[in-house]
Amino acid sequence: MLAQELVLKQRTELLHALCSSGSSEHLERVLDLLLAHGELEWEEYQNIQIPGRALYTNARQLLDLVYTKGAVTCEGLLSALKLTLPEGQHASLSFSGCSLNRDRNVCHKPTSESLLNRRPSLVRKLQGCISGALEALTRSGHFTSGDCDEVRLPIHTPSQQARRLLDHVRSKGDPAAEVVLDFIQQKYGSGSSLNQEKVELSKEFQKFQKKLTSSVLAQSCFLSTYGGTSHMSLDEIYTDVELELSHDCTEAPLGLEDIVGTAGTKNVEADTVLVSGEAGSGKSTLIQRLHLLWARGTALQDFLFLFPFSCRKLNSEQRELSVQELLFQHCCWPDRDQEEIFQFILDHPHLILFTFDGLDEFKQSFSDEHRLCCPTQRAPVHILLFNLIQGSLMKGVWKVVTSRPEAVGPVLRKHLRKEVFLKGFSPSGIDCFVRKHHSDPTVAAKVLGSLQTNTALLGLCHSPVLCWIVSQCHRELLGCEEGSLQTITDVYMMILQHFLQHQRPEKTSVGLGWLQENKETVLHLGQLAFDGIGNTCYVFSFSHLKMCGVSEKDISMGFLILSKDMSFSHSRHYEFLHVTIQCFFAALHIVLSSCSDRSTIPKLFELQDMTESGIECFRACFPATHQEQQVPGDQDTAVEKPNLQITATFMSGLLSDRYLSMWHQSCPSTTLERKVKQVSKCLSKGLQKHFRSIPQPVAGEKKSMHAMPDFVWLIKCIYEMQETRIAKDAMSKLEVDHLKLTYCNIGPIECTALAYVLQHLKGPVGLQLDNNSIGDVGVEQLLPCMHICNALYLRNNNITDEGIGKLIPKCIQCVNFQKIALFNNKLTDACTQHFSLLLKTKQNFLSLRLGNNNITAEGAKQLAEGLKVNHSLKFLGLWGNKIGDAGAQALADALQNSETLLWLSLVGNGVGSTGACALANIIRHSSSLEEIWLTENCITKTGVECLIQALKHNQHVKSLWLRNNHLSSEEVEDMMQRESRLVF
Ligand SMILES: Nc1ncnc2c1ncn2[C@@H]1O[C@H](COP(=O)(O)OP(=O)(O)OP(=O)(O)O)[C@@H](O)[C@H]1O
Repeated sequence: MLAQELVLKQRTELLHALCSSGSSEHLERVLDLLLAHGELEWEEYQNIQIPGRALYTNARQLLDLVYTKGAVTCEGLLSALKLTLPEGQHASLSFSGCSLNRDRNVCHKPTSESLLNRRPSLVRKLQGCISGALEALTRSGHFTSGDCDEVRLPIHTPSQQARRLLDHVRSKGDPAAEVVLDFIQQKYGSGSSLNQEKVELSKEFQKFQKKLTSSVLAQSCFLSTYGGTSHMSLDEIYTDVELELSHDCTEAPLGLEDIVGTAGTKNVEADTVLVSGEAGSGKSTLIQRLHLLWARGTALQDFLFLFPFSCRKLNSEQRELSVQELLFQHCCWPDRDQEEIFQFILDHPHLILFTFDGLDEFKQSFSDEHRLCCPTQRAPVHILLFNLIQGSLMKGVWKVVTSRPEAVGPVLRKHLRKEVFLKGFSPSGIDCFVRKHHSDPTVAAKVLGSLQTNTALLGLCHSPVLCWIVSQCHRELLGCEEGSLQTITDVYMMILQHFLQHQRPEKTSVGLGWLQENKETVLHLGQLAFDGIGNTCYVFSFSHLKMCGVSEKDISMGFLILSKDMSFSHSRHYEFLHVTIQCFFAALHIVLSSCSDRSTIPKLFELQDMTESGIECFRACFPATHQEQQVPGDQDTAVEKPNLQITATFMSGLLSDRYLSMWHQSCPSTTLERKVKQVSKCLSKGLQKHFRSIPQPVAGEKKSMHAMPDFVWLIKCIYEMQETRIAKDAMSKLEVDHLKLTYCNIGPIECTALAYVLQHLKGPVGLQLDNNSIGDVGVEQLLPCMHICNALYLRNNNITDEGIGKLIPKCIQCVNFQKIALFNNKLTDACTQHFSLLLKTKQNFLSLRLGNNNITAEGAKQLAEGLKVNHSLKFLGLWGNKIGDAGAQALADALQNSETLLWLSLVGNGVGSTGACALANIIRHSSSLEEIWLTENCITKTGVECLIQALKHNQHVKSLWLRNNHLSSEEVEDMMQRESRLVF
């Protein structure tokens, strides 16, 4: 189909793709690309991107324009969209092989034209250094402080600030553009892009680069979790994951290349980027994808050489090496001219990228005590690695390191350029992954249908490894009873059954026969996993296997795969399909072995308090099978704690009532009962310890508990046990008014566990879950505990209208519920009807805060409907939305007779003077209002005059905030004299 026809036919889908996130980022990125490729003229761009106009209107304007411009521009639009949208959204659109092939006419190129040409890359680069660029422009006299303020408006995201800066610069002409280009040049150096630097590569260099590229390509083509079952190429299955810069940043979705981009830079001196994520969130797969794209020449092309390292493999390096040996022996051996190639690497650090996958699996935890600066000096591998990361060795080389968050301490953090959080699959990612996994669309639809009916399982599928298991075991999934899959242990039990039965499909056993028939295999693999987990050992030699009785038949079951990290050694080495599967088998071992040490379970749960010597003592529970691999006296607890905690979580699940009957054949029931008791006691004790640490409240303040990360882990263990009694017991002892779980990495999985436990709290609490990754699925998981919440704080949690559509109807039914804070989410006008109903229905409701979302005048009008008939609301916060003067008018009409409203914030809403004059009516009539915030609202003298007049009739109002409006300093001076309650 022709591109023009595609644009017309898919108009609704295109609009949805551009606008449904509620953020203008997709539209703006598309516009950047179209400008850069000359598909749009500057004037056309200005007619589309009108500040303050609704996002959908801007997007419609763009679609109309490209359609009238013809087929080539339509093709450009589709292609720009393809580059912009996350892969998960591609499925709903047809792009029909379109491409952005035109280049902006650059034959005579004034500087401001090159701002257009390079707009996408300039936006990326400027994001991290807006202040610097503004300073340069002010210093050179091109920008006034007013220009800077407009760029810096807090309602703009960093990328929007970058665009506004470029837009302003264009209006100032070529000299200003030159200042920006010079600034970027200085900041990033001419060598930051290969296109700019003429690197002369000799034939030997080219040969080495080719060899390195093919080796990286070969290593990254296939995904290892499919090694034991089927051959799956990364291309076929790779699904975009959610990446986030920092919890406070509401930037549009990040792409893979943004990992090495400037956005989110915290320390410009450092060269190491950390990608952190929970077990199975997809860190190794993401790094593998980066390798593949680099080797293919489709990403990271600023780097000439990419050296990939696996910390799992580095663990086995016993020798002392120099950096040169590390690079060449572990990654790629240059057949000739080693010295020259190494010298080239030393001379061009900015063209080199190292990746270190799985720092949490590295035997030693990060330390910066041993300094090493000389690249030719030999040292133990961990010293080399740590010095590379901190930049004392080979400063300027970019490093991307992956790790579980628990294993990242403050010492490492101070050497990080930035941290990117990997959040697993988004809801559309789950959909996309399942469809990729199943070539038969009917099966995919059935699997997705089954997930929709089981939201706890759907929540688990945000973790890619769990989504993989669920897809892999679709037969078991579709055959099981509704609701029987609720916990992580349930999912791993499913893969256990799947692999054990799959080896002999013709003889599918009934009942628990599959387990009995394979008891020996489970015991052998359990022993191997358990020994390994305690000794930070994830790769097993044949002699390890033999020591644990693992036979060829056991290997053939598919849980163990040949280790590609050890492909250089002559003997075969194995590893578990995924480290979480190793943890699961280790837990099975603890449950099944009748002779295991009685102190294993308590010690596993005491991990939270363990010191170095404590963990040594724990290690004594493990046989010394693998200890020959260790560096004596150089261990750290942090590196292994995450896996030990996962093992404890599985163990709790395996000892739940629903599985106990399965273990009777292998372990005497008295021993099993003892283990169950031990786990229950440890969980209860662990939580009590947390509760005891809550300080007594200061007089007049609420008793508040700020949960430590281990609190969430203990809650998850209780959920795995599915024991209401333990949950009730634990919660009956918790006496707090406010439970704070901010920045605790809480996603949908954790929400399910939290709701399971917290619903048994005695008194109502304020539940503060700000800055996590709850999303709509997580919100739904929280519903069962809403009745105990009197306040809910969900700031910065990726929540959309869909989540609100489920949350608010439930909250309306909860008598205690009085406050909600949802700022920095993705809400639009589509959800305001729910808040309106809440305001109409709940006459004890106190506080509604919806700041920094995408609510416009339409949404404000909906809210006004509710506000008109509400007689309880005290706090209303709508800062950073786009309600404009019409929205302000609607709110003013609704609130002018309020007798309860104390505090109103409409900061940054473009209400203007018309809006301000309307809002003056609230001041004039309200008998309760004390504080009103109208900062950054383009209000002129006329608007403020209305407000001053209104204040004359109101003595309750204590302050009216008017900073950053359109007033001259003389006007401000005069108004302050006349009305002392105005704050400028
Ligand atoms: N982006 C993705 N697309 C498709 N599948 C994925 C993706 N990410 C992860 N998976 C699936 O999940 C499995 C586990 O992912 P991965 O090993 O990358 O996680 P991880 O975060 O490195 O885990 P750990 O910290 O435990 O080592 C993969 O083997 C693959 O099957």
